[in-house]
Amino acid sequence: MSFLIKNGTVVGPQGPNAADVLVDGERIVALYAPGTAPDVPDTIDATGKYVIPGGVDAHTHMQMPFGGTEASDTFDTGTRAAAFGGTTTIIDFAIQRTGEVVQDGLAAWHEKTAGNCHVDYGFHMILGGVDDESLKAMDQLVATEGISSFKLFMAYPGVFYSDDGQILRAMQKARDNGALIMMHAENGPAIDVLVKQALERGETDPYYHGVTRPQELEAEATSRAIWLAEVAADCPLYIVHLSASKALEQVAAARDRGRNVFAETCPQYLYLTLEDQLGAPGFEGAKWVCSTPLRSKHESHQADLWKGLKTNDLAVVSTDHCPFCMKDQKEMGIGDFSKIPNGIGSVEHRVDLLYQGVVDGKLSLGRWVETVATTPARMFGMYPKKGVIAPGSDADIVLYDPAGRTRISVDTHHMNMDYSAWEGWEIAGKVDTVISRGAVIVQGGEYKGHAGHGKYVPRGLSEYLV
Ligand SMILES: NC(=O)NCCC(=O)O
Ligand SMILES: [Zn+2]
Ligand SMILES: [Zn+2]
Repeated sequence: MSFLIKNGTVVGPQGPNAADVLVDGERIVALYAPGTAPDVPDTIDATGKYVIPGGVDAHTHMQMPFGGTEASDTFDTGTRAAAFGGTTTIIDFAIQRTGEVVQDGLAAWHEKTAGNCHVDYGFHMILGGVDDESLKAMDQLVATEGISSFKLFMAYPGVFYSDDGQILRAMQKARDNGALIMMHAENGPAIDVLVKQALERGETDPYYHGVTRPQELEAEATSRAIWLAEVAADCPLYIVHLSASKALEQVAAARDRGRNVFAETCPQYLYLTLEDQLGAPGFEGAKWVCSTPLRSKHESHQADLWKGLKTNDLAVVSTDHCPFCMKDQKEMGIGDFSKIPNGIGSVEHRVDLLYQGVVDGKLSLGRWVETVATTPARMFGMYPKKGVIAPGSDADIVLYDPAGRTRISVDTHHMNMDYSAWEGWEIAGKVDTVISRGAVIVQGGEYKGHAGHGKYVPRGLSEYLV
């Protein structure tokens, strides 16, 4: 099917531009100056709307086994919710559990996703153990499986944790095969000491999850990862879910030295705080337990993160979507915050939440699109298939209504969660129409897509490797 998106304002990293967009089948075939497009029978009127590339959420955990339970969004519910929010591609984390063959972990993720996704998807691989076998597997995944990024954990000893020697070996391998190392940078063993001491003092509420993960332990691990990457012949490094000023300083300093260091942040760190959310009365704060944790409003984290987005020290905004319900899941940690499964679900709200940066004058329109769509596509080897409105690219397009308003609530969201981390937020802007590979899957709040439309996207190497 062929159709023309008319009268809209196309927004890319370079900014807004009045243009009509011709789609044929699954691809964009041409852009026209207003009034110059050929006549086609089918049109979508985008008057007053921004026409932006479909969002790319490079950090999700659908149905992820974690903390004795499993993330509550399946690939079906989670990718449908993503679509509602203007995200047309996710990159989820396939997991090699400790002791498991890497390829078996990957096969399990293909099984979970096949036929179930509403939008396109790729995988990063979490290495639960770095040894000769998994290092060999990294080569194979890069060469033949379309997986060019590997996540390691300096946190969670005994679960996904890698020690410095293992990290160095994986970085050396990545330097050789062109992969990107993604790092959960928190000093896990030190955090475990603080957690034990807090629990011994009777500090069991969710608030202490944040207190026992101080920003210094994020900064220290970030710095250590950066220096290890330098030792590994400047292996490219991507710090995930960066939350704190001192960690950002480490990234900025490395980048100023010309290093291949990149970082993402997430909406929760831009808006929510240790005191107001994690510190909510009673067990309520469990809704916002995630790692890295929310930071203090009495420090300058949020202002620094917004500035980092502007300067590109923070290149990407992902959600780290890892939802758990309060009932039976978060509740596992009543009386012991360390047993609360870590994660927040926001895959449906990322594009809207970042648009507030434009409304508040903190981000340009171009930078909004760059951080939620274009750079994640480039960073993770999906560009120009994804992340841009250009001839030859997949027709993943969002018509965004700047005059609309979005009210976020558990009563109206589409994620499989029994609460919203953003309950009652009323924000400017609204996703109007979502097109995925040429198919209109959301229009005027109505769902028109189906499970199985989303396809696996094998990825190439990051464009940012040098
Ligand atoms: N971030 C979080 O709290 N849960 C998901 C797992 C991870 O990304 O570390
Ligand atoms: Zn993590
Ligand atoms: Zn994560």
